[in-house]
Amino acid sequence: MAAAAAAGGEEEWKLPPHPKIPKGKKVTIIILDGWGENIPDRFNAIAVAETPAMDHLKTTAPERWRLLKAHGPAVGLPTEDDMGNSEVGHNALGAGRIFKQGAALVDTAIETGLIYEGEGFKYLKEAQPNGTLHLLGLLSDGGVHSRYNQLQALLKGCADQGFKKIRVHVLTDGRDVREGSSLDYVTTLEHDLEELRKRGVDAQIASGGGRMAVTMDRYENDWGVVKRGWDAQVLGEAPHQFKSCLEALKTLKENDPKLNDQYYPPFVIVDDEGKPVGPIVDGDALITFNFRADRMVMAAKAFEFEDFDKFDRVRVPKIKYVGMLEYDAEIKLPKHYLVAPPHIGETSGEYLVHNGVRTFACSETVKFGHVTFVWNGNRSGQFSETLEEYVEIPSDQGISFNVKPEMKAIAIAEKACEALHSGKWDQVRVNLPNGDMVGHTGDLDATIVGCTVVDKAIQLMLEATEKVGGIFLITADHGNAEDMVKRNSKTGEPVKDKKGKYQILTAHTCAPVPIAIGGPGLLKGAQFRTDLPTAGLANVAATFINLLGFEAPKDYEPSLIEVVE
Ligand SMILES: O=C(O)[C@@H](CO)OP(=O)(O)O
Ligand SMILES: [Mn+2]
Ligand SMILES: [Mn+2]
Repeated sequence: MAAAAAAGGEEEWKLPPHPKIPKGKKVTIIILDGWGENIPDRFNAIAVAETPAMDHLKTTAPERWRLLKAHGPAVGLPTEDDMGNSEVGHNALGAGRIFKQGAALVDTAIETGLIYEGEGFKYLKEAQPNGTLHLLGLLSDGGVHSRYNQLQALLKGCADQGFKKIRVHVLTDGRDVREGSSLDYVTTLEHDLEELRKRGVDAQIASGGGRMAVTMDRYENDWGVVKRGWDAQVLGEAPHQFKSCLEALKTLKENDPKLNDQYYPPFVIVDDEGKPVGPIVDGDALITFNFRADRMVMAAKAFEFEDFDKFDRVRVPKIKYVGMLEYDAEIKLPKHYLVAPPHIGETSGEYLVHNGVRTFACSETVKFGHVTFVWNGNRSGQFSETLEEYVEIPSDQGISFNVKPEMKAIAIAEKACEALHSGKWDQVRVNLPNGDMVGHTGDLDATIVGCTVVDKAIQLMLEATEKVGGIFLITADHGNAEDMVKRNSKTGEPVKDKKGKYQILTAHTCAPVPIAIGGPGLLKGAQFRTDLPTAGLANVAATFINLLGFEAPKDYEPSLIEVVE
């Protein structure tokens, strides 16, 4: 039992040998980020792209190819309408179980009111009666990093709890929700703030910017993004000043029609005298209201660390800072939070090091943490310095990935091939980002190029796996590139906007994802079971643990494979 393993000694971590599958075969695990299965029309970038390697797997070995659920409750999200995402997807892949995720945990904490009773909120209230409460996060209904109804509930709840002055620092989305929808969200927010003002609360938007340009960088790809946020939110400094957020969004887009919600530059809201209405100062309180970790870790460090050398903070306000969730349980960041995150322990990585399995993991910066930190249950670092090596290939910086849709897929594959040939590793695990990262730009042609390159990278790794007599397992964390257009939910027909242009879909989807296994090291009779029709990403960990020659921990979701004689 995994729980026993955590409590007990080394023996508890030992996994019995698989009754049929031998140990010692190298296993290549390839995660295709944002690669779902969908009808093959012209908005399906994967279907349009040349993908001979993936097509071959699907058509030549149907008993070793199937689909998996990668959205909604299958990955711990509240409802079937919740699209998948990298965090919940990689958590499920690495941990082999389904955990109620941040989105759901926050919903419950708000519904029960417990969010206001925990240590986090009490800490926040120490800023009363004089401190301003700041709320910083993604203005979105995507449910990937945040959800608007949670912000709405918090605004009201914080006013009920006695905060008299509230400032909101908005990050516009356009990645998980429709491009251009920031105007709608800000309009709704202004209305909600007006309601608070009627109750005598001084409530305003204080600053803003697009999520990809301001604050929400991840895996230390570009600290400049976090600095731009800091300057606007804390120092009240930005290249643009406006009287209102709506004016900011409209004017900036008028001046640069190519600008999209994801990339709004930072701006500060100022009063009639031109003074910023809400810089964060000593004595204030701050909630970062995103529940998802990866894109809040860097900002949380800037707000919380005394020793910090990533950029000059100029002024470090003494504030009561809480995260919606704890973003990194290993380093306890931030120290105070409103809702406890799911405890994702006893992950496959931890089991495997206890069983002597040597693992090499690699991706480029923008997805590096997905196959390491997130795979390991949002835990920093390695389980073993000697049995594991994590290699990060630097991502291109400061560009939108449609400009270079090849990204580092081939370099990642080459590193994996080297690792396979070195003989030093039993498990070689990579994430290929293109389907997702280019898919998020909404640029169909570029996404097609990205998917073509992914298939070439797959081919390289399949050949290396072949040469070393290994086994491969290819799957994805959620859909994205397989659908690049908004569709009528009833008919499935692509939707056009008022100008007659197809409405681009930059977001993830609820599509299932493929999984394929094979390679010369795989036993002849090994194939997918047919009695698990609703299996999802959480069934993958037991599967690769089997392929490495072990039985999976008993509390893991069942393995997808059987060995027929
Ligand atoms: O870019 C991100 O932060 C999300 C979308 O909001 O994508 P992914 O879950 O694939 O990382
Ligand atoms: Mn992803
Ligand atoms: Mn994504």
